[in-house]
Amino acid sequence: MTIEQSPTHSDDVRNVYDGFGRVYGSVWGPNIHYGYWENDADDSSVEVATDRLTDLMISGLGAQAGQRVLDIGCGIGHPARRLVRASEANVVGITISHIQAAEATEHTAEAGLADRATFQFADAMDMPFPDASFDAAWAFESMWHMPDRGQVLSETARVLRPGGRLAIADVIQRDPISPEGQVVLDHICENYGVSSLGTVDEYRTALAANGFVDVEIRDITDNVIRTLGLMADAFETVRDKLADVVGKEQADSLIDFVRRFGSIPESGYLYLTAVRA
Ligand SMILES: C[S@@+](CC[C@H](N)C(=O)[O-])C[C@H]1O[C@@H](n2cnc3c(N)ncnc32)[C@H](O)[C@@H]1O
Repeated sequence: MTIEQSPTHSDDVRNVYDGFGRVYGSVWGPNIHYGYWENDADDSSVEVATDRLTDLMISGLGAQAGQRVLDIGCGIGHPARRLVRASEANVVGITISHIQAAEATEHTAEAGLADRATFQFADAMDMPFPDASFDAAWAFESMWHMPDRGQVLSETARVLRPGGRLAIADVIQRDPISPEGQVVLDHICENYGVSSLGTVDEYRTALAANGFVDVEIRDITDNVIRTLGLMADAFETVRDKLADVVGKEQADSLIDFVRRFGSIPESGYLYLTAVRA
């Protein structure tokens, strides 16, 4: 089922991650995703909070030792390595960036986990894997980049065995959309390789249409939204370095829009688990 079609191509996503990806890593760390804070009083560091969101995904996935897990949109493999250590599962990670796949492979070899986690360039819209070849799968903050989330869910259902678990963490939009919110959402989509932002309702419909059952969806916006202000602050500290990579105008607008994205009520975040029927 098609949720949203968009002209965004994998090249746009690749350019984003291969472009300012290194600057991003130097200020945010190896987790290319939001952090999770228990409540307003929780003053955990970015490192702790981003790992905590990974731990939520690990517990939702419930992978067992020896199982084969697909990591859809693996970044540089930091969440996958944490999953391998926590569950003793084996992970195959895919990313649309050749640079990320190489870095993930290198870091994983350095960590002594090369026999447990492998990474490759592949498009989640058209996965190079046989039917029913994985026991579980997660898409960790990668779905907002996909031109067609329904197509990715269809591919995921195909490569998962019946009974296989799925976990997704994704940036979403919440209704109603104000004119100001629309400006911010449009900017994020047009500039950062984001195809479109999903909604809770879209996910429910698309999961059901692709044969997923036992769907549990949590809106965890309140726990993660602090991320964007902190990320804007972090980018401020390397504004000149960022400008060297993307140009001054783009660097200024990135910092401005990341901060605005964190303050509009339309900006949301979802965590879900489901089972392939
Ligand atoms: C926000 S990053 C998340 C990375 C990683 N999951 C993490 O949490 O550290 C989004 C990831 O999705 C990947 N991605 C985007 N579109 C993709 C596609 N069509 N196929 C495979 N990976 C894709 C990007 O290359 C990137 O690795």
